[in-house]
Amino acid sequence: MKIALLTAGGDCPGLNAVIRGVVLKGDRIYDHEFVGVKDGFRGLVEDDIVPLPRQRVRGLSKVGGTILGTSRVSPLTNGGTARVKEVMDKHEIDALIAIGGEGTLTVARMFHDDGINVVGVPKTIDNDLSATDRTFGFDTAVSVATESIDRLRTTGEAHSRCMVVEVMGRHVGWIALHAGMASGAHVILIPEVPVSPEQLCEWVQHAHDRGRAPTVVVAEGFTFAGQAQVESDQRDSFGRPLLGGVGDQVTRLIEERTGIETRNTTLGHLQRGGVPSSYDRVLATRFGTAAVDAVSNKLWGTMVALQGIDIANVNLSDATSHLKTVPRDQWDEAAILFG
Ligand SMILES: Nc1ncnc2c1ncn2[C@@H]1O[C@H](COP(=O)(O)OP(=O)(O)OP(=O)(O)O)[C@@H](O)[C@H]1O
Ligand SMILES: O=P(O)(O)OC[C@H]1O[C@](O)(CO)[C@@H](O)[C@@H]1O
Ligand SMILES: [Mg+2]
Repeated sequence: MKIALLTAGGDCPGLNAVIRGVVLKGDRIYDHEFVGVKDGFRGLVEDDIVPLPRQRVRGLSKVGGTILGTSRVSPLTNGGTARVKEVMDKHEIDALIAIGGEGTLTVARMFHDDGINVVGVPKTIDNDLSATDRTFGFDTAVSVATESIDRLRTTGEAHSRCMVVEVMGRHVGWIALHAGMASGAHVILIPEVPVSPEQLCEWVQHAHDRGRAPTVVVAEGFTFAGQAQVESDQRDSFGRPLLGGVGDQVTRLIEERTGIETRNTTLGHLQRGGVPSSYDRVLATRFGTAAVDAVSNKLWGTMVALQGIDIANVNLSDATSHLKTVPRDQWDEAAILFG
């Protein structure tokens, strides 16, 4: 078989490990031929497709970013599935492996509905995809955020300041919850649980009164009870507002209401760059080898997923039907230690 691979949406540590896993197993076990699609769906509609021989994926499991490039270009407004089929036919491509988040996998599901042979691989640092217990990239993002919060704590303590740390996650609080718990934060604010300014300041004051430098981890999608999400004026190429800015809002509020000197750090894309953690390298490699098995078994319209410690195949529709949010009881477990 001739198989095309693409990576779409935001990049994520572990993308190259997936590509390596697919190509190495596909070459050794099935004798498949591989090509890479450049920059996500852009390459698929603009016919930017390159050979992907075994030698090209050597040593890739520890390399951040994606050797294929990525973008948020939509195939549907650039020729649609008719154009995609035309390009695939031209290159005699039998199947597509789409590595991406909920947007990419939604498009993959639409391709499948239109008769394109496609298998999905779930990536995102946000860990917000249903039907898989974990997405690769999440563990690395949590590790980077945890190390950063640990570092911010010592400077906060030296100056008796409150330190606010804004982390990514889009509309869910997985990164904030895990990095906050790992670093022993005094408050964790996530989109799933609206908290009032009064409650936040009570926790901060309590930690301060105990002689600690209060550490507040806030997910970029958090909103105070009854308030709108903080968005930047910038839009991504898909027209959606970029999140970010809530860390500054929380910082100003704490300083105004408590008088405690407070500083914000927004970690931003540091959480997505650099080498993947060993956990993500293993998960991404397993996803890659399972994806090439799924293609070889013609499990079209499915996605590889982690269920417990096993890799499974689930329908793309199950993976994209709703966001996997943080359950309230998991935040409650952490909140016992706030303040
Ligand atoms: N509902 C949709 N209908 C049509 N195209 C979509 C849809 N959602 C996403 N896309 C397209 O899919 C691609 C990837 O989507 P998106 O930018 O949301 O990234 P993602 O795969 O969800 O990863 P991330 O975790 O970075 O959000 C883009 O090219 C976008 O144009
Ligand atoms: O890279 P961009 O387009 O700024 O997008 C940032 C968004 O992508 C993610 O990093 C991954 O979905 C989110 O956490 C964040 O909101
Ligand atoms: Mg998305």
